[in-house]
Amino acid sequence: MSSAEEPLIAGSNGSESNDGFIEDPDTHAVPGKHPDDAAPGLFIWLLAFSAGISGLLFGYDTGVISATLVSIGSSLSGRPLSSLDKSVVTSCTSLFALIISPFASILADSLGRKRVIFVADGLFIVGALLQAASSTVAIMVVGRSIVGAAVGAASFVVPLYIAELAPAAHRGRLVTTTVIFITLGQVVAYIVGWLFGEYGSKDTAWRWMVGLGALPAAVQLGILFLMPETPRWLVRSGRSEDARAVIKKVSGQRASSRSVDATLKNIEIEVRAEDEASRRRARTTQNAIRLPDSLHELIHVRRNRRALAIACLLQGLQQLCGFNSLMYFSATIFTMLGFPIPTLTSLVVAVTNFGFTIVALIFIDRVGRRRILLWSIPFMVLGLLLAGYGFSFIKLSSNSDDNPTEPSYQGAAILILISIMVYVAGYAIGLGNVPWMQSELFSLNVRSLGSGIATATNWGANFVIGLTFLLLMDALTPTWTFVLYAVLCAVGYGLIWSFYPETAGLSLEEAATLLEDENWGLG
Ligand SMILES: O[C@H]1[C@H](O)[C@@H](O)[C@H](O)[C@@H](O)[C@H]1O
Repeated sequence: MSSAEEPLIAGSNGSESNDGFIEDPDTHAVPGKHPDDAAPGLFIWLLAFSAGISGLLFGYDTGVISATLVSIGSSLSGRPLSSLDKSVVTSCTSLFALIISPFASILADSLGRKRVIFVADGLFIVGALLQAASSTVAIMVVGRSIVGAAVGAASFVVPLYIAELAPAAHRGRLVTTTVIFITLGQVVAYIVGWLFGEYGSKDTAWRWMVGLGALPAAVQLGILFLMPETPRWLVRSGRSEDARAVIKKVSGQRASSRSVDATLKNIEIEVRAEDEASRRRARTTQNAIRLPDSLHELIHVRRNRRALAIACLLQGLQQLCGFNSLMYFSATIFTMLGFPIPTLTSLVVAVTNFGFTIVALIFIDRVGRRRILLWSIPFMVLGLLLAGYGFSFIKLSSNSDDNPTEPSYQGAAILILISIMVYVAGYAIGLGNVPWMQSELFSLNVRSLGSGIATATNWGANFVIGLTFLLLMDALTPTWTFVLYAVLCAVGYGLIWSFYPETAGLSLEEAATLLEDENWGLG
């Protein structure tokens, strides 16, 4: 199995995944725990479908804002949206995803995984409907924040739920498909935005766009009624017999009762070991200042520290390169440029991102993570600089609804469109994907914490980009905003070139040895 498809390992307790992607708590920790030969039955399809919906929701809710912002007009608070309004409405979602995700792990342990997914789906529905019904900017911000909380909770709990339920043989594929579903969700959001924007009523179109986000969440709620709680959580709650019934159901017809027993036994052993470890930790924690074990190990063990630095570097760069400025504001940009159907033009951003994500996932193992980044980032820099150059011919203001495109500007507008496509293709091939393969950098005992911190870096940088893009466009001009992103990409290129070793094709142990290397850049 290639390393991107290789089931990833969860955190020290073998279950926590904080990076929005599915990890495998079993394959390395307790080999052969699941009956790998089970054919994918209806249950696995439901599981895959459910995983896909959470990716779609993530993508839909982040993508739909692009068309929404250009369709709202003056329907909120009786005035056109200012750049600050647009920035806050957009970025509050990532801020709340960032704030909520750590609490999701606590709730998932106490309430159970399924209940937290119920809650997240409920929040998705309430947030979507509140946005659809909102009459002021403030209510819209509350609705978007509720959806952000749902994204934060779901992106933690759904992968964890699936990792604990899916038989090992099917789990790896779910890792790689999540990012495809996110980008597909963004395409769907853009198509919905275009269709409602073009053919819907002017007053209600944007309300439908945001309100429709409730639909996939409602479908996922329906599927959840057919799904069980995870065996691991049931064992933890002292319900081993219920756990056995679930394992039997998951393992399919062909699984013998011996293998079901073996699976249950393994989970019980693991849960006991976790309890024992946390009791030991509690006993050895003599004073309050002492860092929790895994945090201590993450910071003080050189290879863990290096792994964390690389994971945070890649996740930060994934956002600071500015891609989501386009994802959130492409319709605003293309309106400013005078394209007749901006929501249709902006579909190229989402479709290029989706298409090249698929290309990336086909080739990434053959080409290698480091190499694919070093090949693709120069295209991003080129695209950004060309777009900046194109903007230098156009005088516009992001506040104005009617930036006329004089005929002489049309060449520049087309140049910007093509440059943006080059940039997005470069992004989707490398930075859009590679950072999410972060788990393979960390050793088992710090994997959950390390992935969690790197993911928080992603949400934090996402928030900064969403909040500042339009303000930078106003303050610096579009040309210099794009040049700034190009500089950030170029700096990122240098850092990756210096510090990120190739891990593709290496076993986890070999990757770890590489990070131990004395001669390697980070201290
Ligand atoms: O990997 C995903 C993908 O690239 C999305 O298109 C982007 O919006 C997300 O921020 C990113 O995490």
